Amino acid sequence: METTIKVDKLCKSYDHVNVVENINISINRGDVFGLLGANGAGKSTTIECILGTKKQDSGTVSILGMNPQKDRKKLFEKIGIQFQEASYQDKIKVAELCEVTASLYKTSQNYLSLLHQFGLSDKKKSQVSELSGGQKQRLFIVLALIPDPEIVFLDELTTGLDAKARRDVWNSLLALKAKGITILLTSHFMDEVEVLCDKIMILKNGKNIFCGTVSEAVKASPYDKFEDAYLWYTDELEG
Ligand SMILES: Nc1ncnc2c1ncn2[C@@H]1O[C@H](COP(=O)(O)OP(=O)(O)OP(=O)(O)O)[C@@H](O)[C@H]1O
Repeated sequence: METTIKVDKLCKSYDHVNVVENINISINRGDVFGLLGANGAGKSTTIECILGTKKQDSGTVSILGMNPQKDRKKLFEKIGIQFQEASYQDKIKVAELCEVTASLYKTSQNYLSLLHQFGLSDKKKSQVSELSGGQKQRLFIVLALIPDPEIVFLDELTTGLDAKARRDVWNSLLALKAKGITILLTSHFMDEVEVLCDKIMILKNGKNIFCGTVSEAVKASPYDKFEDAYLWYTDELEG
């Protein structure tokens, strides 16, 4: 099984406070890996260090055998990133933004079929600023998929989406997975983690407190339900 993302002993601190501590991650091609943890646990910092947009204090990262800091240009063609808050030109239309994004890559997917797949066909001519929060979120996933990537990074996957849109996004991701695309996601929703993730890591204060499958996480806890187990791991269970 090919390893697409390998992280070894990753550490990052801000003002002498460790926010990512000695994290090891190994993700196989075609797997969906979920990075979990409470607000401030270190998920985004870990992802940014993996992507090379933040520099770690120590440790190594390899994506598709490349160093994300040194091989930035080459990697850019092969990975898709869903941004949480992206700043776009105020009046740009959905189709224009997709076209601009596609033009950044040597090869790209047909964005019209992606817009259709994510229920945004009728928004092609709308300004991005006029979209609802959930529509924007779906558009950001479309943008991440335009380069036809081998790996997709999705930070807070379905935050802000309604129930139907969440299910649609899950189905689209399962279809990507079936195509052999590797997905690294963060999520605060344990139902979607259960549906999507082959493997999870739960972070607490920057430390790995569990890594394995959802069913292994449940088995190693005193609970039967994954959400209860997750809250137990993160010490957020009340009562
Ligand atoms: N640029 C920065 N300077 C100082 N501290 C930072 C910086 N960026 C992040 N932090 C701190 O690092 C810790 C981890 O933040 P991070 O954004 O990685 O958490 P997260 O798990 O992604 O949280 P959330 O679920 O809220 O997105 C937090 O305590 C945060 O305040």
